[in-house]
Amino acid sequence: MSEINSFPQTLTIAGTDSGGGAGIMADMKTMQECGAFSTAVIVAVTAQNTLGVQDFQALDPKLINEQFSSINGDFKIRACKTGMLADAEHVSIVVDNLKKYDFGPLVLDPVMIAKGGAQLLSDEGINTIKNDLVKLSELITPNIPEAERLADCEIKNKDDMLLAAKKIKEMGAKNVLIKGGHSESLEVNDLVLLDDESHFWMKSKRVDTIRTHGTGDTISSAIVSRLALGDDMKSAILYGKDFVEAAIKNTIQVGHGHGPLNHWAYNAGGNNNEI
Ligand SMILES: Nc1ncnc2c1ncn2[C@@H]1O[C@H](COP(=O)(O)OP(=O)(O)OP(=O)(O)O)[C@@H](O)[C@H]1O
Ligand SMILES: Cc1ncc(CO)c(N)n1
Repeated sequence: MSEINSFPQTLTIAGTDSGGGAGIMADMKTMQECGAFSTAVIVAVTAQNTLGVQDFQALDPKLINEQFSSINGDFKIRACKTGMLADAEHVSIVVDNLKKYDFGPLVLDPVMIAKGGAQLLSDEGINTIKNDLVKLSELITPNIPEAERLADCEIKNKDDMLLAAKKIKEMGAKNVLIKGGHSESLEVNDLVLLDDESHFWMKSKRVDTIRTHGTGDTISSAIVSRLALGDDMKSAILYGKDFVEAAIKNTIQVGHGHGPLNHWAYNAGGNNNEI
């Protein structure tokens, strides 16, 4: 007879996207496709679509604490991630809960600004992430502007990315992935700096598309899923890159702006054939 909670379970702690392409919605779709059962703590609710973020509100702290308690009381979470955390107060609530409960390794996606330009984390919130949350993370996954904010430096080339990654690692993150989607090069270069100080680059051709809403949520959720399934960090990151690449390459036509990714593509063989 199978044991209760033997199935790989994950947790995303983030904001919702009413448009379905980013945030908790992208996280749960990705986790499902990657073979994990996903649970969620909703920190904030956004009114959002592919054209931008029209409004958002962070939830009452009591309700957030209750969600953590509900999940802890029933499931065995093997890996978790954070996404949009809104402000310093909410970052602190998440920090307290992550110290209280064991949800496995944390992948910290330090979401700051949405593709359309909306600020999803206050300046104070950024400081609280730097001071309190980074040190709890097994992996942090900033994009280039987020890495610049965290490391307090300008990133113009690959050398700058490596310097920033080292600074972020010194803040207490065990492993660092700086995503290269925001660079201007024809090649996209993601940098991985591992716990043992070794590093490697994940290179891919830039896909000429505006349908890149939720790329960061998708790669971090694929990594969390693979960690929950038992992969080591390097294998989980390589899998995440393949997963997001397939999801970007095989565009689906949804919405008028920065459209969502194709979360089915990887399992449909989307890295080999256009589907
Ligand atoms: N146009 C593109 N072509 C190929 N790969 C891309 C493209 N844009 C992003 N990526 C890849 O997607 C992943 C996420 O990178 P990106 O820098 O876009 O994250 P992000 O800004 O956090 O995303 P978001 O804020 O939309 O969630 C990385 O692996 C990056 O290389
Ligand atoms: C709720 C939410 N989380 C993250 C992002 C960034 O992709 C977004 N646009 N919205």
